[in-house]
Amino acid sequence: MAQLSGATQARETMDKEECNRQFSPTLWSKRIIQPFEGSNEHPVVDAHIKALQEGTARGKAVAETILDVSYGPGDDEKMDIYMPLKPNPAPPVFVYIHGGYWRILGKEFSGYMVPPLVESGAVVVALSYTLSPKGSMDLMVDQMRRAVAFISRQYSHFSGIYLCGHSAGAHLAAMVLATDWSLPEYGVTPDIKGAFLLSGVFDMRPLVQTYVNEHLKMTLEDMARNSPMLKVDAMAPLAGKCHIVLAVAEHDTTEFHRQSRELEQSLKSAGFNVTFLDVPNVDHFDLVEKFCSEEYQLTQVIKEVMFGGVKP
Ligand SMILES: N[C@@H](CC(=O)c1ccccc1NC=O)C(=O)O
Repeated sequence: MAQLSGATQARETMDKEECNRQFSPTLWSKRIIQPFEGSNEHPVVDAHIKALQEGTARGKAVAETILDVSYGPGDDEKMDIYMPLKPNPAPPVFVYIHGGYWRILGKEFSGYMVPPLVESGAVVVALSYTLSPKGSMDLMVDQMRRAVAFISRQYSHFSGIYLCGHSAGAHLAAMVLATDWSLPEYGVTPDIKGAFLLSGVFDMRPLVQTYVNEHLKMTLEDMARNSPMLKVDAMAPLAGKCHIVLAVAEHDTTEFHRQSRELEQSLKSAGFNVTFLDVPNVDHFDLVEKFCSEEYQLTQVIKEVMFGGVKP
């Protein structure tokens, strides 16, 4: 019998109820947050959205901004750019792809990590994409690839691109790593020097039977086509020049931990330099909320990779 991959085993041994639990990060949070009046979301998600909004307002106050820049023809194909007040002639660029299970959030909630990064001299670019059910997964992946190509063509003075995504955004960022840049629609091979993949979904196949697929409406085949875990060969040209940081929260679900570990192994086998962080005392949400603080472990690691001359 053929060897089953970890994800195939997981899919075949988890029933629908267990799959739903494994893809519900709110259920694993240890924080107790009072419900927000009139909200349909889980209180942890409401608090997350509030933290991202407040953080983004602080980001706008400490940076030079260019908002609503179009990276493509679609209405949702927009990005916000945050630049240091003290100009840096060749800044690294930190490209952020938000999470929210491909259904909620947007660039308006994505400037919360700006203060520590921009104050160090980086440019931050926050991307929007067409959320489901309006946007299909293939469209979202295509949008993120075109956005990165646009940034690379438009701002050639940048000293390297560092991709970052949270949760569903880490999935999209990993799909960007698996891009064939020789295709004519891109017109450039972006200089991707690093990727910070935070609490990501890398094998979508177990999602097929979950509540998340109620709005995604994907077949198992769509899920496989859009699973970075199955695309590591396409990422291989970046090995040796792109440092990958995989992070999970202590209170992330077992399946989120398993998927990040599985990707770590595959990337290492493909020759990548990978740093794995299991961040203590945080859940899926405050793993990134804390990102606005200079002292936070992830902020330090990101700054070290972008500015510390860490060689892949
Ligand atoms: N419905 C999910 C919510 C969720 O996963 C989420 C919410 C806001 C921002 C990121 C999220 N996770 C992945 O993209 C849950 O039950 O935890």
